[in-house]
Amino acid sequence: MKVLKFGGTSVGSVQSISTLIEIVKQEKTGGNPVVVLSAMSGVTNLLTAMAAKAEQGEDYSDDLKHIEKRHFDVIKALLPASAQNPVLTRLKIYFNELEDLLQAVFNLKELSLQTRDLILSYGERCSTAMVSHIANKHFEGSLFVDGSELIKTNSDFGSARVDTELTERLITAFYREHQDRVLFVTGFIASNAQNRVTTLGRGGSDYTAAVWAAALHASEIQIWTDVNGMMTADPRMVSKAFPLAELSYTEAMELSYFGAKVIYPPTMIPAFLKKIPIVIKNTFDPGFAGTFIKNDVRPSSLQIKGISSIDQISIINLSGSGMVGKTGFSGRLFSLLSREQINIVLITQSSSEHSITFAVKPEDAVRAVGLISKEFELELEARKLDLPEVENDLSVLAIVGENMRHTPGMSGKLFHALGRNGVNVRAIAQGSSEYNISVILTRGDLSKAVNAVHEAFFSDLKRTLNVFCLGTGNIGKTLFRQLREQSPFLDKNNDLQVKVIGMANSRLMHFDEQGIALNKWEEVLTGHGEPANLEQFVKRMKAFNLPNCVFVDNTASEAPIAYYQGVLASSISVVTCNKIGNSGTLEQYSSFKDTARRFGVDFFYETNVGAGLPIIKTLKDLMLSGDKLSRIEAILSGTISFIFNNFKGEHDFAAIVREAQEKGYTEPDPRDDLNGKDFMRKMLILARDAGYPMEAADVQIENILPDSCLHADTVAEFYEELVKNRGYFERLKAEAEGSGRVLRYIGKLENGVVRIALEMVNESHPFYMLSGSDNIISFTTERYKDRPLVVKGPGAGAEVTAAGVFADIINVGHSL
Ligand SMILES: NC(=O)C1=CN([C@@H]2O[C@H](COP(=O)(O)OP(=O)(O)OC[C@H]3O[C@@H](n4cnc5c(N)ncnc54)[C@H](O)[C@@H]3O)[C@@H](O)[C@H]2O)C=CC1
Ligand SMILES: N[C@@H](CC=O)C(=O)O
Ligand code: NA
Repeated sequence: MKVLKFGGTSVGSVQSISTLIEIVKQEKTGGNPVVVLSAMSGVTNLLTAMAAKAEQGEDYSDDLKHIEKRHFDVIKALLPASAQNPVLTRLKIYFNELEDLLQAVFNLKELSLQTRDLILSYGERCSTAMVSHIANKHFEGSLFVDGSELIKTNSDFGSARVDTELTERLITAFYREHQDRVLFVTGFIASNAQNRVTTLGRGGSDYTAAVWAAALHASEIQIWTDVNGMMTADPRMVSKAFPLAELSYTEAMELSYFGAKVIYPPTMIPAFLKKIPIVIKNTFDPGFAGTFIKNDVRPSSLQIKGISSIDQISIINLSGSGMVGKTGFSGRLFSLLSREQINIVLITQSSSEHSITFAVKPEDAVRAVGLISKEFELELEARKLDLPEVENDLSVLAIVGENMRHTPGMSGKLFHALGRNGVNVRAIAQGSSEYNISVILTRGDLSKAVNAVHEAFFSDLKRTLNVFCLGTGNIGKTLFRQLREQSPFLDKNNDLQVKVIGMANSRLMHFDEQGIALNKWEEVLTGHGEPANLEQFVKRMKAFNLPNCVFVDNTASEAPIAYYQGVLASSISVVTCNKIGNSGTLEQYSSFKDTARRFGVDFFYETNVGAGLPIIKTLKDLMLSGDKLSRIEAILSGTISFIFNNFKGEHDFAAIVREAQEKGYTEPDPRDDLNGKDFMRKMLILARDAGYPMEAADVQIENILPDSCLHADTVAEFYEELVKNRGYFERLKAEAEGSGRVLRYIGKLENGVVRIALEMVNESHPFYMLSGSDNIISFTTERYKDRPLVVKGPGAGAEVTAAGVFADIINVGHSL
């Protein structure tokens, strides 16, 4: 036989009670089950509140009417009028008794624990009487059992301890007489030797089910609740948490010890001792398999089973020379705390024995310090012990699972996920069972930490990158389109989801923690955006405190650069196509790299050189593998490349520049390309990446423009000057064409000298054959000595640049 227990939500409404009846019907086929019921959801809390009101002399009559109505409404909806009378009468008697009790408390202004237990017992009595009557319609002879008479306890009202032997005897005898009927038993309530009603404390109805199951050697306990079983993490905190199919008893205990709300583990001990499997099922999704908790679980591929947490704890730190080598110190400490009923959540001790740290509930911290100070008064006076220090507003996070025992690297993974997301760990404890590793961290980081750790361990699940983007221009908007178009691909092939949580341009900014819909970001930003403010943008991004964050700079502005370092130092990776940062002072360039390294996050800027072409990465790989660079030769201005590739025959120079701008090859201000600044930045960044400590002024630039063009005050004037200087460009072209050569603007790095100059090259030169916005770079190194390593392809344009930014973002995802 099975014991079925239904929680408050399962007896909370007409709908759920109808489902309950269906479930019992199905389970009945394998023999009559024992059905244990909780009070209707919310009723126990309300009864507690009513008792407190009565004690204070306040009016509780509305609450009483409310409880009565909830029960009567269900009865009227589920039973025909002709069948309602007996159960309405029964409940009416209960409500009268309850009213008398509350009136007595009201008169006396006194509420003992014993009286409170009696008042609370009406919750289970009413719900169970009600459901058993309704069930009678479906299973003839179903029986309402006031279980308080069968479970015998001591007199610790509020949380009484069961007399197992006597209880089992009473239950077995009762069952033997009634096993031909479906029994509906009140959960939670019991009685002492004087037959006064007691309650079983937290999780009491589960306990009732376990006690009955143990007494009757049930084949299974089903706990029917409103979730799909025990989850890998608290679903309110981790949206990707999922239900676990199987858990061992130990895992279930460890997982729910830290706050999982589904079952309260001590209540399961009777089932655990008799190896009775427990199944957690969802009344609102009865077809779902739920979670099996049993002894012999099948081997699982999951590295851990779940993450549990306690939202708020305090830690107390004790240190001092008096503790070193003193046997009995911790014995004294912990027996003191246990004597005073202070529950220790976790303990760590340094191997030097110089300090000991333990965690307690916040409400116990001050009392614990007081007790310790008194107990160790002499040691404190003699300075052998320092005053205990308390730290508040902390949380505990624990990873749980039996597989951890056999798998090295579990703590490495845990701490990588935490470290990478800037979560500082205050204390660590690993149970010697190795079923559990617990860490203490700042409370404000808990949600981020649980999510990051969940992603790290359940890597089969999609990882999420939370992205904050500056710039919605040429590159920014193309990136959004690519992200939108590629989202199904990423999902399927990379198990990766990129959410744009924040975006800003120079006018507006907008945030959405669920991710901004990229098919209508423009409407959203214009319709809901607030005035842009870079400082606020960065502040808000940090305040979200999300895991796996990336800050993307798609502007051509100086303004965001000042924030890079602070962003990296907040453990947020930076991806940028904006070259201004890396081509500023050498000190600034180095500080980005150092900060990223120090905080274990990424700083990616592939598109700073050659747009999406793998140039930065190639150089990095050469350097990392110990190759020695002897020379770089490159064309790295897509704009100028395009101009010279098209400046042929009748074509006009100014018109081609305009075309390059229209095609999105130029910088927002095309003068930055034609005056060589953009190319200079790229050569400087490459030289720095190659290990040369250079400043911008060290790059020698030969201009391709006449002076008047260089000094144009506006872009319009610039174009006018280009037109005026037509003759100059025509002469250049004629000279090149006349000698069978082409114009090339080439940058070189050799012997620590960087120089960019205009050259005319013939067809024997490797840079002769280029088209469109092609960039080309050749690396001559110790390994690539005779024939250089060459990278060539389109080096400008929104599509290829956004693709490069995209790839950098994904690479952040891969290094998680
Ligand atoms: N066009 C290309 O082929 C390549 C471009 N890049 C780089 O891409 C970057 C962006 O270029 P485009 O998209 O063409 O520029 P754009 O002028 O079209 O867009 C720039 C965007 O940045 C925004 N913005 C400017 N200041 C801002 C601030 N303080 N806060 C927030 N947003 C701000 C603007 O409102 C605009 O949305 C530049 O740094 C450029 O060097 C890099 C490689 C290739
Ligand atoms: N404006 C740049 C774009 C790439 O960085 C260029 O023309 O190369
Ligand atoms: Na590149």
